[in-house]
Amino acid sequence: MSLVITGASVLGEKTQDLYVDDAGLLVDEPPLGAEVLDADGLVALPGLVDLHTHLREPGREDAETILTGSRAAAVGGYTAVLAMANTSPATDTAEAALRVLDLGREAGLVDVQPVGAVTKGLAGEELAELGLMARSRAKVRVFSDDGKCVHDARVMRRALEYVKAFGGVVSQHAQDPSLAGPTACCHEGEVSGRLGLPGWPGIAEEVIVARDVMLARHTGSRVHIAHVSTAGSVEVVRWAKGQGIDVTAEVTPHHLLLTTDLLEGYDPTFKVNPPLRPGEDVEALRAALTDGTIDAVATDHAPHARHDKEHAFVDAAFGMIGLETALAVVRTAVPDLAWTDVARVMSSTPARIAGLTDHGSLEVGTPAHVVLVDPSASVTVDRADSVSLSRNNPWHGRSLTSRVVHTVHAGRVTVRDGALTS
Ligand SMILES: NC(=O)N[C@@H](CC(=O)O)C(=O)O
Repeated sequence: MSLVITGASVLGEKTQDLYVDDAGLLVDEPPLGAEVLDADGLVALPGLVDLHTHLREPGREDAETILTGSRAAAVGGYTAVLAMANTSPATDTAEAALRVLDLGREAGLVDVQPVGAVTKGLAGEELAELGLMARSRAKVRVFSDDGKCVHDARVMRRALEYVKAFGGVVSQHAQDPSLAGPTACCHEGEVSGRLGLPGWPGIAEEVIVARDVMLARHTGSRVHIAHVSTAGSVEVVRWAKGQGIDVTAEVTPHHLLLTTDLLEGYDPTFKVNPPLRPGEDVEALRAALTDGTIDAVATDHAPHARHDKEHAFVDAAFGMIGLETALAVVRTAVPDLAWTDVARVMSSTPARIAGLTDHGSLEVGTPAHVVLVDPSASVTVDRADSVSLSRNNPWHGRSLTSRVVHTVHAGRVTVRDGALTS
């Protein structure tokens, strides 16, 4: 079915109808007999691309499945998500990657692109089947042990050398385990001291970022820093880019808006890895996103079942959901970011980093992946409204600016007036 999207301001600039033919491609002539999607007063952006989503299938389908996570992604305006490898079992073989890809296709709401593990079982010791995953039909290009740091420098060096052969990238969860071990759960500082929570100091992230940009330089390979959370990491990335090192970085919506003091009530909803940081770090992250030092916003959507989250703070699982609210959080946290920049950090650059050539643009001839946003809406988040299976939603009760109204994936309307069409 062909489609005409009427009245939207494209990238927040001129108002222009968008035409989609019955193959789902953007075209420059209005197709005959097309369905009309009214987008009067809305902003049209290329469908969002998330570099960092936890979908929990296989292994923890009580927290999220590929289908429910795809639904949350579509509601959030996403048309592609990179599914992290820390499932159970991990995505560390070509077969496992293909299974994720195919379940994503079956769900049919967004493109689910598997991330491959860097090491077998995410154990940090032996490289996983990087080449087989890359050469498989899943064409894996992003590799990550996310949830765990590839902390052994020798293993990281080998991984960088290996992925270079097929234009891959290693997405590093930067956490030196000798400086921030498994119990570390609160930014190390005045608040952690007062609350008696094990500290997770910014330096534990920064030393790995510094080491890995040097390894990227040494190997001539490409490194991506997942969920950058400190001003010090921003400084290192800025320096490395200035040196011509092939490094990219992402920030999560929550690290752009939430701060350490939210932990005062010991509410495990706010327990996340890396931890929420003080206001100075948040300011530095916003500035770095605006000036391009940080390349992309990635959700780190990390759904958890109630029985894993509702514990004493130190025992609760790390993570918060975020696919459905990401765009509104970015608009709320960085309201001066132009729509063209929102498209850059949430769609075109993440698509480029992940090698997803079908995503990230509204050019004629490309698949019609489009999100239509009401820029002036203000929405109060209710965790009960979420289509994710999990309820660890840090935005509950908050008012956020802008709202995803419609999402179009490959020419098919997946979300209309904020609701899934199937
Ligand atoms: N970001 C999180 O807080 N949680 C992630 C993994 C992780 O990075 O610890 C998860 O998989 O739950």
